[in-house]
Amino acid sequence: MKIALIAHDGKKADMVHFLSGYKDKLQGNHIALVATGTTGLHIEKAGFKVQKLLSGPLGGDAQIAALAAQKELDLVIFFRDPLAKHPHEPDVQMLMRICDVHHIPLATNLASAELMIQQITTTPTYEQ
Ligand SMILES: O=C(CO)COP(=O)(O)O
Repeated sequence: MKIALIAHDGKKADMVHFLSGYKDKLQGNHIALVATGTTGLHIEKAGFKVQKLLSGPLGGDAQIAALAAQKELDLVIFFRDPLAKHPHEPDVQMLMRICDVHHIPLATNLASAELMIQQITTTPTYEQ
């Protein structure tokens, strides 16, 4: 199972805090984490093993979308900052669209991420 993690700058602390609550479950061998570049750095510093792609504005969102299109992702957690402008907004929209096209679960805020991660980490197939 592979989970993609992305957070806009105003939400990176929220992402690290969120993941810290699931550290035990997320560090199992059957769950791989992949993230956009700067989000990945923050996650790594918090002690997680994570594959880092390009930074979002440099194509990281597009790389995550490509993984989703290839059905290589089981969940995308994307903490968007709805109060900030982003030069790569078309990439953000494209990523969300691709998730919808391919029926990839997409959590764009803390409340939905909590629900989805609890579900996915307690699904018997994925339990350690
Ligand atoms: O910009 C992002 C999402 O749109 C996230 O990119 P970074 O993780 O590199 O900051």
